[in-house]
Amino acid sequence: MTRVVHKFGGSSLSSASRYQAVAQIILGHCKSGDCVVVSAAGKTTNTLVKLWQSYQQQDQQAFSDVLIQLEKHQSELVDELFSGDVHRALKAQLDAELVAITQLAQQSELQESPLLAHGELWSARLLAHYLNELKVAARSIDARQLFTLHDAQLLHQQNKATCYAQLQDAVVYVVTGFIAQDCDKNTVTLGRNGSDYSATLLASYIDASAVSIWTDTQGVYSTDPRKVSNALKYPKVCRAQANLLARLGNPVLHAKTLSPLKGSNIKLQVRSSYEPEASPTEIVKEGYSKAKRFITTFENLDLVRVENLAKGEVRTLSQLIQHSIHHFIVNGEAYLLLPATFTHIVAQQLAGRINIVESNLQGCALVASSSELSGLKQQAEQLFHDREVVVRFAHQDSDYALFLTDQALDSDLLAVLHDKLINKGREIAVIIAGIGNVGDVFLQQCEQQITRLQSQFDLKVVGLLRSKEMVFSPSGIELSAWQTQWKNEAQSYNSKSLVEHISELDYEHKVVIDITASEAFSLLYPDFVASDCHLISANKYAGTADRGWYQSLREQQRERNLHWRYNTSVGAGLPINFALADLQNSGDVITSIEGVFSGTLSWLCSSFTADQKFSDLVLAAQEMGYTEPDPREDLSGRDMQRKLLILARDLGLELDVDDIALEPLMPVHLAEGSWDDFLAKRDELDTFYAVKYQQADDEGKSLRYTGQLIISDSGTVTAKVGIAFAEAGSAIANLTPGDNIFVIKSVWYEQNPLVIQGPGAGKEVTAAGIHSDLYWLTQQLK
Ligand SMILES: NC(=O)C1=CN([C@@H]2O[C@H](COP(=O)(O)OP(=O)(O)OC[C@H]3O[C@@H](n4cnc5c(N)ncnc54)[C@H](OP(=O)(O)O)[C@@H]3O)[C@@H](O)[C@H]2O)C=CC1
Ligand SMILES: N[C@@H](CC=O)C(=O)O
Repeated sequence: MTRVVHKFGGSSLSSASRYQAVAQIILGHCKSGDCVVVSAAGKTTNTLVKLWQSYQQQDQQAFSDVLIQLEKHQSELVDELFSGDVHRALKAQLDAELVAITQLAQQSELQESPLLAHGELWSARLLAHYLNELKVAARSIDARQLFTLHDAQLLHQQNKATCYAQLQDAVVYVVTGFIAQDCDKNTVTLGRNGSDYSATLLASYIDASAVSIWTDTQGVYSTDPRKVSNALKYPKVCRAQANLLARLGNPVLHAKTLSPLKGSNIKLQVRSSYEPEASPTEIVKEGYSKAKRFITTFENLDLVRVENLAKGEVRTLSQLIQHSIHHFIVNGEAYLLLPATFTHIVAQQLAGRINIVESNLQGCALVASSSELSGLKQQAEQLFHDREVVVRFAHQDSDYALFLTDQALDSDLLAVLHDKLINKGREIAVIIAGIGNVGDVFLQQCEQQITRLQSQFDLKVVGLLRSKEMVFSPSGIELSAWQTQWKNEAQSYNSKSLVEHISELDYEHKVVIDITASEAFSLLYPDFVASDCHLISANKYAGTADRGWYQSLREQQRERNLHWRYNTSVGAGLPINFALADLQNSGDVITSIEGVFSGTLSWLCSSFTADQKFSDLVLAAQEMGYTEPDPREDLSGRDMQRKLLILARDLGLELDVDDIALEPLMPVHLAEGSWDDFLAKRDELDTFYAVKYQQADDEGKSLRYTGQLIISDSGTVTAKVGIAFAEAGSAIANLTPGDNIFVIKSVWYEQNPLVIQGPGAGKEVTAAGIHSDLYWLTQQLK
């Protein structure tokens, strides 16, 4: 049986609603036999530490205040999660434990580790009971029954046998993180944030196939995403770099987490319990991922030099202060970076062997491949110099450089360092969906355009997709020979395998370019976004999807700092979206947009003469690549209705497609059936059009198909697309066949509107417009 270990940290369990969210994740991701390792809820361990300190200081008032705080938090969790007998029993158990703590304190018999262990014991108990309430067979396990140490060393063989024997049943085991026992059954702790370590240890003991560390960030980032909004989330990080980051004090993984996985094939993932569907960061074995760049920051550290540092001494000191300690050697001398609050404890321990070199340091470490490091270090030094940041101590090792400063690196400075040093790799993986009329021309233009972008970005087309088959090559497809590669390598695929392939790509940025006309494909956008892909769409379906779906997609993109460009979905290559954005960004308020927004309908109406069959022209427009794959999308007015909706949403209007009135340019029933059915009845279209044409002509006007969006002063919106009889000589009557025209009125363009006019369909202009989107996307990533 393959088993998985899941670990949930304190922030994932900070409130009753978080317990409920975690239970849902377990329901979705665990099977019986899997193990769930939990930390203490929220800040419980900190509160227990405070309790211990007040006990040591014999401050009875503080002791009882902190105890009340703990009681309140735990009681709230029990009250909100349970009712009836279970509630009563859990409350009684909690009360008994708090009474026992008070009595031990009064008898001066309180001990630190068993006291701290309560946090994890409470979490495991509550979660297991809550899962039982949801009818999941779950059992809480005190890890002291599983993990034994002798002389601070874990007894691996014995522990493995114990785990195998004790974790046999068909239940989900909820195991306490952080704690273990020694051979005399005394409680020992595995270091602050040691629950990650508990999870990987347990995984190695039960031969699990994978460990998922569920936390409050979506994975491992190039720098702190709370400080630098365009921090890169890496899909893969190799174990050596993850280990180094942990040793440098980066909080995503605990320093010892990776050691139990050494030599094993156990997969490790870091993922968000707040957004379980978001793609994780995988920590992979050496050789399975390129070295990445990181900046990890420090605060309040002391730099000390230690004489005669013995092997294993740093580990003992880390255990003593329950905090990881970074150490390195310069010219044969050992240096430690200590959290300043613990320096006195370490000094006591090393009695007379330490010299404080610098105190109260801030700064950062730059992590990169050894080949890049020296160059990056020089650039960093220059940036510090330019910004007058005094570097009090610098050190370069094979795969990282330390800069210790006397001022904290604020978000602005960190953002500059990140932009100049990290966001440089600029590897972009491009997946192109749709190699039809437009997609084929886009690919022809691609080689030249990618070469143009190459000086700034390492851009590779890694996926080419048609409706049934794809070529997917993570190292890049040779564009000059893509047809040959397609012939030899194209394979059938389904949505699931596609999303998996994309989520596994080891690139800094990923872009899915949708040049299909497929609604089904657009429904995969949330999955692409969850895999951290930017989007470029010529396809109009996602932009016009139902409002709830659309807004949630937008929200997800905002949260992940992902871009979506869809310039060609309206007006092909015309810069209509740019113009609207620019006006609004400049403080203008748009009051109406009118015109012709369909290349096909423009071409048909402007080209038609009474001696022709309208349906012959429709077939010609299809042949030229103006129409949608099914030209009835154009004739029905749906395509233009969608375009008007995309523009309306760009103005911030909350409309749905059916809020835009529509009058078709064909008999409604011709929309039913197949394209062949339609062709069999094309005479009905011809008659329909001839009658309308004659009516317009009788009035001395020209038959056109137009759209209109008007926002009144009071904010009322009217929107429609339909047949119009244009005055002879007007701009719309005189439109060049195939051209679109957008007449935009705004507060500033009231009397004399802003007009954008030009080809509104066609393979070349549309393909070029998609390249424009790709170019501007790369500029946004800079
Ligand atoms: N033509 C124009 O002037 C303009 C077009 N657009 C938009 O561009 C898009 C493409 O138009 P066009 O090139 O004419 O269309 P085509 O029908 O010629 O090509 C569509 C391509 O998409 C592929 N495809 C269809 N469904 C899927 C799917 N589920 N997954 C992956 N691929 C799929 C098709 O595969 P297969 O080969 O297997 O059928 C085909 O290669 C449309 O959304 C259109 O609205 C936008 C502006 C202007
Ligand atoms: N079929 C569309 C193509 C562009 O979106 C049109 O004719 O405008």
